[in-house]
Amino acid sequence: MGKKKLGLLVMAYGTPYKEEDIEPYYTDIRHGRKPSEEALQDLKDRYKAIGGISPLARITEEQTNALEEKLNGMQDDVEFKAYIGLKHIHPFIEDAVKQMADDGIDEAVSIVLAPHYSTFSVKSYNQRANDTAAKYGISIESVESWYNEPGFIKYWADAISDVYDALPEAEKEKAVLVVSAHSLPEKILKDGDPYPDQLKETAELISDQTGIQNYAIGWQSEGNTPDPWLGPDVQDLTRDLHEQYGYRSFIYAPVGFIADHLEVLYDNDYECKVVCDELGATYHRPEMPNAHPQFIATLAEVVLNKVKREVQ
Ligand SMILES: CC1=C(CCC(=O)O)c2cc3nc(cc4[nH]c(cc5[nH]c(cc1n2)c(C)c5CCC(=O)O)c(CCC(=O)O)c4C)C(CCC(=O)O)=C3C
Ligand SMILES: [Fe+2]
Repeated sequence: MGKKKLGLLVMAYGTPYKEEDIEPYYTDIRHGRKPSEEALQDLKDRYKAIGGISPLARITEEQTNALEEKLNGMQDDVEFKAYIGLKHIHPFIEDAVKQMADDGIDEAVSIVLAPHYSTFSVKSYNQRANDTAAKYGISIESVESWYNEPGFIKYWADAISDVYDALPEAEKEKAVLVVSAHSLPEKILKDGDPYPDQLKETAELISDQTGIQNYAIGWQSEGNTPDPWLGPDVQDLTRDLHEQYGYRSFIYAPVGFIADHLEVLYDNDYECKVVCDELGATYHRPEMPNAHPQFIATLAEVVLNKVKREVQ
């Protein structure tokens, strides 16, 4: 008997591949409404500031290939075939599911390349995947979140400890860890979205594992809409922590993301650094997980556990 073939749908936000993609991409993020010239130029300028375009497309592909390879190398029962499905640019989630159907796949497992569950992110990815799968008669089992996986926490604890270990002794006492994720409109709270609690738990687990007690939770990269967004914003938080406690070293852990991309390379490495420079404080940001083997092994465990639970 041959191995069972399973689709592996890897979903992510998506990023423009080239400058001309920025406008349609931004329009898609805005639910089909074109951005103003000014807003578009602002986004183009931010991509320019991080080197012209985001490295995210390449990293998502590396992560997906590494995950497929890892999964196929660690067991003999199932052959995984990976498909990338993106939220805001081709290949869209729907394209990926259709491709699976064309390839004769009728069962799949899906994972979103974002650790925390929210109605805005993971729920909508899974909904789109499952709606399309239903049309083609594919059944998909979806991983909902993996923010508290021991391997994920260990990745960050190790990366953060490396930064702390390199600080001069005197600076360690005056250092603070800022644990953050993408902000969302505050209205998610009234439906009991687990997103803020999941971030809090991530921070607690990292604190337990590293022994770092000086930490704070912040939100970043909030959108340009009139709604109130979850706060405090990481830049305001940096100023407040400096004023209140005299911290002089800031270590940013944007744990809501897993790759080098605009939100990290611009909103942390540029915007937060500007605030640190203003305050005469030092800026640090541990490396993102990207395709780090230990991180990929963690994702593989998560996927395999999901599959095993369904098979039993
Ligand atoms: C929760 C969340 C995640 C994490 C979970 C997940 O990964 O799903 C995430 C990730 C990302 N967001 C990204 C890019 C952008 N997000 C925007 C706008 C928005 N994001 C939102 C939410 C999230 N976003 C929201 C509520 C908006 C407002 C518009 C709306 O109501 O829908 C805008 C518009 C302009 C701006 O506001 O800056 C851009 C360009 C990139 C790619 C970066 C690159 O290209 O390197 C990534 C990984
Ligand atoms: Fe976003």
